[in-house]
Amino acid sequence: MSTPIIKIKDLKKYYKVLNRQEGLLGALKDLFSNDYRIIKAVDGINFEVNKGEIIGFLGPNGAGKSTTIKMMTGILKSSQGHIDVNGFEPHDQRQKYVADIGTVFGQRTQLWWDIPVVESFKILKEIYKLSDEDYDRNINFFEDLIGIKKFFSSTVRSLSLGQRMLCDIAAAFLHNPSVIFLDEPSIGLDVAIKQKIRFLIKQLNERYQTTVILTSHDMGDVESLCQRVVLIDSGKIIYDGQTEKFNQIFGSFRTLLVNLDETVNELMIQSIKEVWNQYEETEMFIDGLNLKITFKQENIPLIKVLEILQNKIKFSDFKVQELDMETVITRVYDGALK
Ligand SMILES: Nc1ncnc2c1ncn2[C@@H]1O[C@H](COP(=O)(O)OP(=O)(O)OP(=O)(O)O)[C@@H](O)[C@H]1O
Repeated sequence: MSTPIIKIKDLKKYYKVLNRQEGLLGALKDLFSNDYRIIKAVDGINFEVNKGEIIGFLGPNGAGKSTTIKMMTGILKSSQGHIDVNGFEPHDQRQKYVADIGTVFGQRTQLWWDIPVVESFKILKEIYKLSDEDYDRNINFFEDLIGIKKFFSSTVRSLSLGQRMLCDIAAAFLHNPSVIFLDEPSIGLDVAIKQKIRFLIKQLNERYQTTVILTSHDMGDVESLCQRVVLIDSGKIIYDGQTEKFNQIFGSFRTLLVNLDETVNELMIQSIKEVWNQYEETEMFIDGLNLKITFKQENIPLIKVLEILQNKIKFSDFKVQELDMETVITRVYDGALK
């Protein structure tokens, strides 16, 4: 039986926030105000993660993901509850703890902006007191996987977002940490580089048995990397289970966003809705020239959706997306994963 490397019990983070008043006079009154409200950013969550597991930590904006990750990485102190990561209490033992974890935050780099990539790696080698053998072995492995050495002489500033992300991920694994926190690693990247990033994470996880906590709004990341999904909303866990089950329910949903050429009258909207009503789990929203259709590909393929629309209304542009997190959450509350 595998032993948990991360144990989280009844974890809470409440923020006390001043109810601010408007205007200059309001700002002055705020100085003497006692009018506070409590925001329950994380509200009593429990979960365990086994060594080598990759879990997808998901939720809509404001759900409490970042706050949880900040507590797990020791940046924030919890209001209540316990966190144990590989025997460390992250906040109280932060100095020792940071040597045992790696972090990658999609929007920021942990590498030095103005110096060649190789120099950043050498600085990290010194910080983590890596032996020459361990350093060379890891660099050679990164070279085999993604050809990292071709980036070595460039400054981080001059790399593309995708190249920088590959270097950041490799850097996070350089000191063989027990746990890696990856926050939106593929945000803003194109499909080809996303696939490269997923490949790199998977290979590193397999080689080092590193436990990975991944937050992402991209279901493709989750599908290709995570065996397990933890879904959080309003500070509470609302699903903790296999990605496979999650995918069976949500994986084949798509959202079609259409820009209409002209407004559609009520009669026509009703007539399109009647067509959709013949297919299960299909929904349509219309707002001026924007039409949004959510459908399940098993019930009705995209080509059929477009064909129906083309026969009814005029449009020149459309975009297909995976199901957005807000819709996933609504459906979970409606019992989709029961
Ligand atoms: N320092 C803070 N002070 C007050 N409220 C905060 C603070 N940080 C976060 N919050 C609130 O806590 C809640 C959870 O925020 P959090 O950033 O953890 O969500 P998230 O799931 O990471 O969202 P996103 O995907 O948008 O980053 C939100 O309501 C947010 O406004």
